[in-house]
Amino acid sequence: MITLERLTKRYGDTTAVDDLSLVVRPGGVTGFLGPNGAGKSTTMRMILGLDRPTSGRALVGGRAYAELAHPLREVGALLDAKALHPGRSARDHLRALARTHDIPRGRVDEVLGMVGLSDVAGRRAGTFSLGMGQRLGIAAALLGDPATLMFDEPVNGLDPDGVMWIRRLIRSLAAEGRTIFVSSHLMSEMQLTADQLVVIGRGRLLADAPLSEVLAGAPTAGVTVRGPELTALSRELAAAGAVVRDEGDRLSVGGASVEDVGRTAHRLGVLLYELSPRQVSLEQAYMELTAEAVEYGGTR
Ligand SMILES: Nc1ncnc2c1ncn2[C@@H]1O[C@H](COP(=O)(O)OP(=O)(O)OP(=O)(O)O)[C@@H](O)[C@H]1O
Repeated sequence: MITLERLTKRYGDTTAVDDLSLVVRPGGVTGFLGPNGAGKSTTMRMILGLDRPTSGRALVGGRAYAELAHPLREVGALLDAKALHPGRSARDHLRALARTHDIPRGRVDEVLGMVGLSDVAGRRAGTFSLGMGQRLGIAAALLGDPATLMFDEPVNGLDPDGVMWIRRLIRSLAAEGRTIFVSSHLMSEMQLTADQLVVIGRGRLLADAPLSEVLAGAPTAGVTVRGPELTALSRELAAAGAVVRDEGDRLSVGGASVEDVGRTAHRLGVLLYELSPRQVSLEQAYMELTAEAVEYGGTR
């Protein structure tokens, strides 16, 4: 579990993280989203003790990183996959990590197998492709079998096979009951991977809710209704506070659920041919959430 308590980080005049409080729970994938410069990496670095908060606290399993007796066994992270010693083999890289963190040597071959690098374990990490480097970074994160894992942009630059592999791995790690905190700019990927979303903008919390709630709460989410005669229904829904748009043979209804619309139609005895929730993509919901918090927005 990750707990942030009024976490704040300032660099001179820039407030990178601004009074952030939240809990990332085990057993699910929490997506960490926000525009460029929102403060995601800074937050992750503070959780890992790589940056000191100006005020507030970041805790892993109830403790600050510096207080963890065996940090790699509590929290694993993939922050920058290129931060490797290029001359070392993948196996030697992991062995060095295991040695300094009191992790049994046998675990190295185990994690190499988990990430599919057993066959190239003797090759120098500097010769690895981006995808292989990413797998090695994940092997390092898994080395201590930690209950909490953080991934910063894990699928950046990967081919579709690599993306699918990481998605499955992340889902299976969550299913084992671990706490998974993943940042990404790829909304379509997050929609497939995350259960819970934390969205920040300019260092501040914009949303902390289940994915389904973020999608349903988007202003453009709504209900489509089709039928031969919808005037009475339209009037009734509008009177109840819904935003109703007449689109010819259908109504587009905002601010009401399919249940609300179905109940009203039934009460009025209105015949319906279709009653369906309008799917909003996470990309759309995200754009609406973060519209005001984008640092360098183009014209939309
Ligand atoms: N070491 C630093 N010194 C000064 N400013 C910094 C430093 N690190 C980050 N910042 C600033 O803090 C803010 C948050 O940056 P951060 O890298 O955490 O954002 P991010 O959400 O990870 O962005 P991206 O999606 O682009 O990776 C930015 O305005 C950035 O310029």
